[in-house]
Amino acid sequence: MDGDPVTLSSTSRLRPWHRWAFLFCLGALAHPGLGFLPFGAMELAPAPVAPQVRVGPSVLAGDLAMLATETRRALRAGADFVHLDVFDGNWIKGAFTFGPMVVRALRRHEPKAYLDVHLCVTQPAQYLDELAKAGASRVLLHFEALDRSPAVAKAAAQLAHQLGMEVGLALAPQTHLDSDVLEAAESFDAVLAMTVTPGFGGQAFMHEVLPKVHQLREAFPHKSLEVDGGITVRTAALAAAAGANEAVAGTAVFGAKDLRRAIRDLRKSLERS
Ligand SMILES: O=C(CO)[C@@H](O)[C@H](O)COP(=O)(O)O
Repeated sequence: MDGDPVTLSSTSRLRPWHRWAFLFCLGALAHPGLGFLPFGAMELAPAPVAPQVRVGPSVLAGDLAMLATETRRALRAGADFVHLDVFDGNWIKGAFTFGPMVVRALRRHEPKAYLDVHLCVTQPAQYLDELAKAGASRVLLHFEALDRSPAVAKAAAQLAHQLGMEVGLALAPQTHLDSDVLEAAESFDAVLAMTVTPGFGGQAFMHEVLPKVHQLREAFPHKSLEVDGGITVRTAALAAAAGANEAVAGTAVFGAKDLRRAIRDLRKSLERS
């Protein structure tokens, strides 16, 4: 009937070439890449990407002599990634764990795992090449070890990206969010707010870091924001309420009788907030 709204079924009443023209225009309208059409202005803006909630056990709290077994245990229990603390004995005096060779050895056991490598070392950029070859998925570099310089931090982030890794900017609890830190963070995929002084597991969560987590979330609504240190079901909820979407937990996971339940409960805490 004349004046009917045009529907797909009504194309059957069109002449064949009209029908093709109609379908072409409809397809062009739906195609986001065809900017040459006046309808380009109707393209949808990309939806904001909400940072994903993720839980990553810190193997420092597991049996380090059984690194591959502990990693597998955590992944099978539902961990989204595994957090590996690389200490060089220098940046944190006396704290020494392992380096790229061990990351490489672990990668052979876990070809698909997301390996989150936290570098508590002096001059972290010198390890990027080796860590990329070793199979690190993401490296976390301390602002305090990058001369507290946005330029040095940016160069290190660019190098990590060129080498094919994601990169996060790690901040010690005492580091305030000044304009240098905010400028540096722009170049990174993620920010790690340490909620204990880096060095060892089993420390108490530092509540005074929460305002910084909140400021970071306000400054970077779409960046991944990780917290690490003293994370429990309760502190994970506080950190998530402040804006964190990723939690690293050592004792709360490896100290639990039921790893699966521990990881599930931590994830629920992050999701609920
Ligand atoms: O890097 C560190 C400590 O330096 C952390 O990754 C800890 O290993 C976390 O352990 P818990 O505080 O969860 O026991």
